[in-house]
Amino acid sequence: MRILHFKEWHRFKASLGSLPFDVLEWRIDILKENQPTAFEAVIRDFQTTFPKKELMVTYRTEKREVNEEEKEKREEVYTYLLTQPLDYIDVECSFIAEHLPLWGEWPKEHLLVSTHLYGEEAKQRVAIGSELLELEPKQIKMAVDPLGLSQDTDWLLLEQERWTQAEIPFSLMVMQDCGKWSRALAPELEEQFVYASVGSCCREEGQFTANEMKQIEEELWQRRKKSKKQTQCDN
Ligand SMILES: O=C1C[C@@](O)(C(=O)O)C[C@@H](O)[C@@H]1O
Repeated sequence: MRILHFKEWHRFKASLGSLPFDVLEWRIDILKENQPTAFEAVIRDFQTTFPKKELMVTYRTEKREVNEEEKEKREEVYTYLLTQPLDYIDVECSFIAEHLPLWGEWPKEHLLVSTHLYGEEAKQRVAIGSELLELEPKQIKMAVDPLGLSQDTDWLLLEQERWTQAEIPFSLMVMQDCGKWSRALAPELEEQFVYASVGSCCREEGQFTANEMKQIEEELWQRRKKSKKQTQCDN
């Protein structure tokens, strides 16, 4: 399943029709105009234009520590999002604790929890995973740093195992350019989600565009076919 990472609806809407994607991730936190009332028209327009695609909304800030005003703003946005017919709402794990009363009423089938792990101690990481697991989200996405955590295979395998046991799809991505391998191999590793960009002008570091991801998938498929043939000939 491919997710298209996306910011400005009116600027990019026209180019979406020809792109391969299943879910559109709309990063409303980055928009200048992020008043809840401004979202509604876009949500409706998306659903009318792409009735077969899913919509994910992400609202988060880069900073873990936020002031009272920002907290209120976030609370207002989440309260609004809860009333909307969305397929996924991506919530960064560090914000969940603050808004727990809100999540209590959350329709869990829409909740995607995310965590970006950089430099946490192993114990802390396991605790974050446990806290998230308790929320029983629809999906979990973990983004890890390219040189540290992605090498900690014991932890990653254990984490993956407990989510699999709970039957909650787990997606892992290694960030930045040197973590690109994790996105390229995502179809092979059967990751539930792989994030791609609309075009090369607006990609996050490490992201392929949606068209590049499609080519990678086709290439992997061809190679698998070739190697199956080869094995049959060898036998
Ligand atoms: O967490 C992620 C992953 C991401 O940062 C990426 O690098 O593909 C893109 C973000 O929009 C998304 O919420």
